[in-house]
This record gives sequence, structure tokens and C-alpha cells, in this order.
Amino acid sequence: MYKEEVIDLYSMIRKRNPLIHQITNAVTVNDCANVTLAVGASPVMASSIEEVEEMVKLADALVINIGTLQSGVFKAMILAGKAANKIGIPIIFDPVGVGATTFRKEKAKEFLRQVDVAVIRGNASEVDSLMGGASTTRGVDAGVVEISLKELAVKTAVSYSCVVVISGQIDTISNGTETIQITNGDFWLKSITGTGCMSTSLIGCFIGITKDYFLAAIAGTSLMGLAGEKAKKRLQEDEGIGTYKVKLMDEIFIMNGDTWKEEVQIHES
Ligand SMILES: Nc1ncnc2c1ncn2[C@@H]1O[C@H](COP(=O)(O)OP(=O)(O)O)[C@@H](O)[C@H]1O
Ligand SMILES: Cc1ncsc1CCOP(=O)(O)O
Ligand SMILES: [Mg+2]
Repeated sequence: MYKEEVIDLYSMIRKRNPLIHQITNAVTVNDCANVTLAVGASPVMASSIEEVEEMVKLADALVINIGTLQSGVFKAMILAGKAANKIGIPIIFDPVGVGATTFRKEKAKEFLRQVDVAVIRGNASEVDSLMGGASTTRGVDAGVVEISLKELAVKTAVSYSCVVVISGQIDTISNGTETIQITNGDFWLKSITGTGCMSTSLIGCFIGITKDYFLAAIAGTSLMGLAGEKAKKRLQEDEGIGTYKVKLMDEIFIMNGDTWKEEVQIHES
């Protein structure tokens, strides 16, 4: 199930070349733009209040990432989000580090109160924190989460009427009724900053070409995991995280439906 539809997305995106407006963080903005190009979409990174409502109208999807949140940018996020809602442009939200500070938690909840999103993607402790759980994010990295990932994903999806992706060693994706888990990936994906942000941008690319946001989340999430796995296998003994990141980008760029169908590990619950 899902595999044939996801393969169609991989070929469709290069034909459609969707424009993805991204209001994201200063740490990984360049990587998110490049991974958007690598998969066949076009990025535009614009975050000033003077232009975001105009810019988002040109786009096929909007990516909101609070990694280096500031009050002015937050105002722009709300303006862009409301403008996108008005004309039906889908939004993915990445609550980076939401469990780390009161500021992030308050603004993440305020955003989700004012704006309807198609997808929320975060690591386990970010999603648990968003739902009032006890876990704390250590900066932007996942901490320990006690509850079942599937339960957390379903609960969050129902609570925000959207698709939820909880990333980690196992990626869990739910729309509130269907839940799947993807076991592709490599621990080295945690060794470079931005693989979560880049996953969010990849999902943002796919929601720009399909209204099936569950499928788009599978396509984007599994692409990062599988590329991460394949990049690690290509590493030589004397190569480290710098080469790994280059190979990761290459694997995302060269990924095709046949390879993906062969090697993706999707587990339906
Ligand atoms: N322990 C792990 N083993 C394998 N892959 C992992 C592991 N932790 C995270 N990943 C992968 O790394 C990428 C980023 O996930 P994660 O680190 O959870 O997000 P974030 O960077 O937002 O905290 C995802 O593709 C995820 O599947
Ligand atoms: C280190 C850091 N600090 C603020 S945003 C950021 C990057 C987070 O990227 P990811 O969520 O993909 O790990
Ligand atoms: Mg993250």
C-alpha cells in the first residue's frame, strides 16, 4: 500500500517544480533551500512582514520552522499563515526546540491556534511538549519520551486535525486514523544539523503537489531516511560527517521511484 502513489509523487515533483515559500531558521536555511532543489522543487526563503503575504500567494506550499524564532519573524509567520489559509495553500509546521523554552512553547501554540496546518513534523520530545507532555527538548534535540509514539502521533493528529510526523530512530506518521512507521535511516543523520528541518522542507515540497498530505509526509520522511542510510553505506573508512552530508544531498538528488520502492521500509499498524 502507498508505494505506487509515492512513486508517482517522485516523478510528478520534477515535472511540476512547485514553489515552496519557507520561513525558517538561520542555522539550516541554506540546506533547506538546497534539499528543496535536490528533490525537484523551487525554494524561496522570505521572512519580512513587508512581503510575506505577497510572496506566499505565489507559492504552492508554505514551510514554517521556529528554529531561531524572533518576535518580528513570528508576526510574519502569522501573516503568511493566515494568507495561505485564505487561498488554500498548505502549510507544514516544524516546532523546533518547542520543549526548551516558554517563548517557543507559547509561540508554537499561538501559531497553531491562529493558523490551520496540513502537517506538523518534529522529533518525539518536540511533539510531546507541544501536547503538554513532560519531556523536554535538549535544545533542539530529542530527549526521552515515555509514551508510545503511535499514540502520541494519533493524539496530536486528532488534536490539530492534521498529519503528524514524529521523527527519530523510527519515524511515525499519522493522520489520526491511519498510522505507519518507517524504519529506514542511520544514526549519523543526527550527526549533522538540519536533517529534521530538511525533512520538513522535503514534506513541504510534496504537499505542494498533492492534497493527500499523509502520502506527502510518507514521501518526504522516507526520502530523508533512505538517503541517510544509503549515504552512510557509501562512506569510506577515513570519511566523516562532512562527506556524509555531501553524500546525503547526492542521495536525495539521485533518488528514484524504483530504488525507493526496493529499499523503503514502511510498516502499517
Ligand atoms: N537514532 C536514529 N537512528 C536513525 N535515524 C535517526 C535517528 N534519530 C533520528 N533519525 C533520523 O534523522 C532525521 C532527523 O530526525 P530527528 O533528529 O528526530 O529530527 P530533528 O533533527 O528535528 O530533531 C530523520 O530522518 C530521522 O529518521
Ligand atoms: C541547532 C539549531 N538551533 C536552532 S535551529 C537549529 C537547527 C535544528 O535543525 P534540526 O531540527 O533539523 O536538527
Ligand atoms: Mg528539528
